[in-house]
Order: sequence, then C-alpha cells, then structure tokens
Amino acid sequence: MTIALRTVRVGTRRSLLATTQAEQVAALLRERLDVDTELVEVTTDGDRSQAAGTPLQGSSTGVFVGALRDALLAGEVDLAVHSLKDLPTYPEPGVVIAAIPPREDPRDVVVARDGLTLGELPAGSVVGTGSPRRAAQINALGLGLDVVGIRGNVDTRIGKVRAGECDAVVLARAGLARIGRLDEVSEVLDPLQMLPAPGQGALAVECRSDDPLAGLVAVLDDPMTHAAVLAERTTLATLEGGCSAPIGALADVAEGDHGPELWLRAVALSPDGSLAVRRSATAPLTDRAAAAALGARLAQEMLADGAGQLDSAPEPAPTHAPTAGSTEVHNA
Ligand SMILES: NCc1[nH]cc(CCC(=O)O)c1CC(=O)O
Repeated sequence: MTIALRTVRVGTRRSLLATTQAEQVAALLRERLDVDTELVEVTTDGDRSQAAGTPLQGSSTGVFVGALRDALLAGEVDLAVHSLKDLPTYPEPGVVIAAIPPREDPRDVVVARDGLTLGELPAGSVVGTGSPRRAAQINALGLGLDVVGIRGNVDTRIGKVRAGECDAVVLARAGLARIGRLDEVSEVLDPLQMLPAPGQGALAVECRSDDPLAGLVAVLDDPMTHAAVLAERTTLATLEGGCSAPIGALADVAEGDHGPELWLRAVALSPDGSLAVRRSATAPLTDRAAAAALGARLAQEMLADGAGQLDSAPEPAPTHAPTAGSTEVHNA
C-alpha cells in the first residue's frame, strides 16, 4: 500500500532498548506500509530521575510514558513505541494502541556471577531487582537470598554483576534479546516460579485516536499476542481496583479441540513473598472481549481468595484467638 504521507516520525525513549525497539517497529512500517521513517528521541520523567539517581515516586508505572504521549498529542511525533508492560492499564484520552506486534519470549531471566542459577547461589547472596513483583517471587522461593533494590537501564543492571555489587540480577529476557545480550543469561526462570509482568515482552504502538495512520498501523498487530496481553492487563486492571500487591500474569494461546484457547495464570503476592494468591483459568478465544472477560474473571476469583488483603497492615492479633488459618490467603 502506498500512502501520501510525510515521513512517519516514530517517538521513542532514549535508552538503547527503547531505540532498538522503535527501530524494529520502524523497519516493519517501512516494509509493510511503504513509508519513510524517522526516530525521534524523547526524554521522559523516568529517564530524568533515573539519570539523577533520585527515587521514583510511588508506582513507577507510567513515568516512562507521559512525555512520549505528550509528544504524540502535540503532533511532534506520529506514533510512539512503548514496552507494553510500562503502560498504565487505564486509557489515555486521545491516544489509541494501534498495534501490538508479535511478542518476544515473555519470561524473566537471571544474570549471575559464574553463570550460576538462583538455586545454585549460596544463601545470603545479593540479588538485585527494582521490581516488587520480582522481589516478592524471589523471596517466595525460600532460598535465603538477599534481595536489594537496583535501578538503571539494562546495561547498568548487568554491570552490577560484573562489578561484584550483586551476585545476580533478574531481568526480562525480551530486553536482553532485543539488544543482543542473551549470552549473559545464566538461567531462564520457569513462569511457575516467576510469573512475568502483564504485557512483558510485547510492544505497544500508540497513535492519536483521530489520526488515520492508526488504521494503517494496525497491519503490524498480532491478534494472538493482542488477546494474550489483553487478558493479562485486564487481570491487572481488575486487581488494581482492590489491591496494590505485586502482580504477575501470563497468558498463552493453545490450539484446542474446538479452536484456539487462551490459558491465563496470575499471582498476587505480599511484598515479602510470604503470602501469595495464585489462580489459572482457560476460555475459548473467540474474540478480544472473551480475552478481557477471562482476565476480569480470574482477578475477581483472586480477590475472593484474599488478594486484596496481601498488602494491608495485619490486624493486631487478639491474644485469646488463634491467628493461623484465619484468612483465605495461601502460603506461597
Ligand atoms: N521496566 C523496564 C523494562 N521495560 C521493558 C523491559 C524489557 C522488555 C519487555 O519486557 O518487553 C524492561 C527491562 C526489564 O524489565 O528487564
């Protein structure tokens, strides 16, 4: 298809991972839409505070996104490429996700000294991560690892192992794959032990909702990836209504006897990983609405199981009453 379009300006954050992802989307656009492209780098609040070493306020979701969306709404760029897992679950007025391209492997990986796995690290080893979801799930393994908070881009975080500051760090496999650093990986974590962030490994291509470009960019959309991440993000969005615990969620599409089926797993954990609510569910993948409905149902079941109590301060225990077994929350 040829469109009478000026060069498509692709907005991206400045990090190596972000520009690599944006260039991959730009290459797909050139190939599929027969347009020219230009990367436009935008500095986000998240990048600024990361550079300054100042801690992010509250949840980090969204801090990498705002400035890119502002540039999009101001017409400085024609589309914005984000890591989907960095996008808040609530919609931004005037902006649509025009495409979710095929996903990379969504799993988390370990980069450790001497190529060790988490299980091989001696108790007391220092494991760096800035993610409450990863911290809670590492603690839930019960290996006696010392989880410390670290920040910075992928390269900085790997560098902490090289420098001996951490014995290991846990990262998204997709990020390492995109920047060609998979050779650093010492272990790929099984999602049964480490459920990834909702949307991990997937990209979101955002356009202005009133821009006809949105309809053209839809050729980059992968319907299976889109359905899977919609289920995961609807789980997260529904849980966010009743809990602020770290959440992991992963959906897969499998071919069933009567057509494609969506398999969804999720976990909500107390920050120290001592308590967790885990659930899985499956549904025929008829359309996107079915994917969203599966995510909402799973989250409601998790809330009924006590996911909303994981992060609240414990009630003072009455001295005369037993404290064990008094909630629906399962041990991790
Ligand atoms: N929060 C930062 C971030 N956002 C997306 C990725 C990796 C790529 C992806 O998950 O799609 C990363 C780095 C990481 O978690 O290791």
